[in-house]
Amino acid sequence: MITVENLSKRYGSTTAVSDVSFTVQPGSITGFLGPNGAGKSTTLRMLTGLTPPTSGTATISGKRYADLPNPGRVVGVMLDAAAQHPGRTGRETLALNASVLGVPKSRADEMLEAVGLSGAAKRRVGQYSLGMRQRLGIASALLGDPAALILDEPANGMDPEGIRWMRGLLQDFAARGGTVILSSHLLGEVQATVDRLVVIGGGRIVANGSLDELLAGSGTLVRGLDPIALNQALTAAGLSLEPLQDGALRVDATAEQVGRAAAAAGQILLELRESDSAGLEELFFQLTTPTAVAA
Ligand SMILES: Nc1ncnc2c1ncn2[C@@H]1O[C@H](COP(=O)(O)OP(=O)(O)OP(=O)(O)O)[C@@H](O)[C@H]1O
Repeated sequence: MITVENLSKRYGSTTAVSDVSFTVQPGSITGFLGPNGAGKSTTLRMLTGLTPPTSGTATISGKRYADLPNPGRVVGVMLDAAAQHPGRTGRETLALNASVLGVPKSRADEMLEAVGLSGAAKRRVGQYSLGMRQRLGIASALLGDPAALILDEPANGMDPEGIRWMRGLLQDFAARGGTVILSSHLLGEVQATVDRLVVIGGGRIVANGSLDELLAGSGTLVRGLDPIALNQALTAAGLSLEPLQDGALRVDATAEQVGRAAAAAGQILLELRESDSAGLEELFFQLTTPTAVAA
């Protein structure tokens, strides 16, 4: 389990992270979401002992990272895949990490295989694409067979196939009881992978819950042939709504209520469904606006 309690970090007059608390349970994948500059990397760096907190504590399996005797055997970390030594081959990178961790060198080849890099094992990392470096970073994080994974923007630079592959790998890891936290500034990138979300904006946690909880209450998405007339009809029927950027409306009501109100006003609908990604997108947007952060 990963536990973050009242964690804060100030740089001079800048508060990067302010009183952040959350837990990540075994058997789950938590998405740590927020726009650029929200405080994700700083939080993950404090969690992994790279940045000392100004106040608060962060523990993995009950211990601060710095107090873990062989941290790589407890938690696999990938914070900056692009930072790997460009002159080493993939195999050399993992073999070196394996010896630091005290695991057999054969584990390096196993992990290269597991992340689909066997064919590139003898190529220098400098020639790897960013997506390949992310795969290598994940292989490195998995070397010590840890119970937890902490990954900063692991989908960055990965193509859709790579993201699908990573999703399968992380879901298998969690299904075996592993604990995973991964950060992203793009909801769509992680929505199908995670089962919980911790959303950070302006250094503060603005939402924390299961994906289902956060999706519930996001209402109904409706799109009409005449969006303005549909908006007026639903508003006149007493439904509260907000227009989305693409002309659809997100309505705080069930699909049946929306359908009935539209039918009563003779409006032609092109789309009517429970609001999922669009609703979450909107939620994410709202939660990370400065007003929401200040609230
Ligand atoms: N070493 C530092 N010195 C001063 N300010 C910093 C330092 N590291 C981070 N910050 C500031 O702290 C805030 C949070 O940054 P952080 O990198 O944690 O955000 P992030 O959510 O990871 O964003 P990104 O997705 O862009 O990496 C930003 O305002 C950033 O400028």
